[in-house]
Amino acid sequence: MPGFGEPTVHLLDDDDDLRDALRQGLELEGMPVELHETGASLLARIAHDSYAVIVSDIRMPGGDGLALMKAALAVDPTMPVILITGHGDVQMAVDAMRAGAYDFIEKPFSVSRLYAVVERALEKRRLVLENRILRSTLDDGDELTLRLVGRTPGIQRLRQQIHALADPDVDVLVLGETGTGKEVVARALHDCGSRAKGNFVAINCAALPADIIESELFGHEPGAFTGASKQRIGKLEHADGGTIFLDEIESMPLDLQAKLLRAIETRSVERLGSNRAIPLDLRFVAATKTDLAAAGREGRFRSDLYYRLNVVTLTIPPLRERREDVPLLFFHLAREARARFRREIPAIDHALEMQLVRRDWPGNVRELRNYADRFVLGMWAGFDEPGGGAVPSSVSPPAASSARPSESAGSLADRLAAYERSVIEAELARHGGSLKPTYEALQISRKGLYDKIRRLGIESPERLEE
Ligand SMILES: Nc1ncnc2c1ncn2[C@@H]1O[C@H](COP(=O)(O)OP(=O)(O)OP(=O)(O)O)[C@@H](O)[C@H]1O
Repeated sequence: MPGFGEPTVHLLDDDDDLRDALRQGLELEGMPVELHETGASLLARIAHDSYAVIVSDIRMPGGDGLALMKAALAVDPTMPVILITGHGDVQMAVDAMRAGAYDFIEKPFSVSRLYAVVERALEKRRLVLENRILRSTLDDGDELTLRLVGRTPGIQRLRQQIHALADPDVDVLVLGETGTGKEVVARALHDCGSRAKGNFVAINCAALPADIIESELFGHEPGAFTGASKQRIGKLEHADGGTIFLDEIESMPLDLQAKLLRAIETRSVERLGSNRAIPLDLRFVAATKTDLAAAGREGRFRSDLYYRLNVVTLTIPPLRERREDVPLLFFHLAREARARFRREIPAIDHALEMQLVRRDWPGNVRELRNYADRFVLGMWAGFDEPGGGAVPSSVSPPAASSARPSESAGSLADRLAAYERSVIEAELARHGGSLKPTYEALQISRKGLYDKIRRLGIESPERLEE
């Protein structure tokens, strides 16, 4: 899967000087650029990584820009190709546009003109990628893949199991650590099957006090206990015709476990204060993050209920066992956050993606979702625990400098220069040597940053090196 960072600008021109000047101009704007002397090398590159924009001269001694463009569009018809035409070469420009060029630019041109065209093309490329990733999660237009996002084998298997279990009326036990998506799976089971017309009723057994769970689940008749003035229909009855989801089933009090087992086996419920059994047609889906067998051995969970629930189980792997899903999920959750908060998604660069993948995510998708929300709200200043360290460029405050002005020796001018230098170096390091986010964060112009880099003798960031 391509990264979500910047697409690469592939530049092909037979004029060495022009090529280098263009590269420097675009790199100063923070665009990743790769130079090519031949169309063949360019095509070989994009065959492996088509997350790219092409800028090519149309007339070259060793090749033809139009032919190159056609070959590139054969690799990926959505690839933006910008062709450089000779002055007054109107017919050539028209032909290029007809043949599918994204735009053309007439010689002589300024770097800023090229930058403007490439910037638009990059934007288009990003959008195409976004849509492609989302569509690819759909796997043949399947609704479930948009809800249960992930492409790792564990998640693909889970989706197949959900489809397979959607209609047979079996009860299901969902296993997974906190925040892995157990409720998502339970809802998917409900929505994919014929019970979708009925209610999906969820109850978290850990969230309610023991004495309340009973009447919540089973309902009660008036006068069943002190304070029960009216009849109350319980969650099990509400779920009649649909699905009851019993989350954190391990927290169910032992005496209620026996009553629940009876309800499961007899498919009926007795409200508190009544002996009348009300027949139910519902599916039980229970979920737990603990080892119920061990809880059974320790006397905390009834073994008979465990065996009854454990007939069909679905296991959701934790995020640390499916790290490849993390960028996709983060992107999906950020898009959800964008819709919820009506904010744009800041750029997700490669460095951030790597940090997301490396993290263990003890709170799983729920924790990832919190970070995606904060990221979109511009309120993420790094991971919570010490050493976590991801600091998305667009939301981070300027780096605290290691060299404070008072620590450097010499004149006021020297000390200020040392301080300025350390601030810029820290900011450059924070952005992986990329200039654009650096001068934006420092709120100075591109030229201003470039001048300071030269004046202060700051080591050229990698991207500026020849
Ligand atoms: N594969 C997934 N794709 C998209 N969103 C997901 C996925 N898995 C989980 N989520 C989202 O993560 C959050 C937590 O999911 P959910 O509440 O289902 O977890 P859980 O395992 O039931 O949590 P708990 O253990 O606390 O009961 C929800 O916002 C859910 O929409």
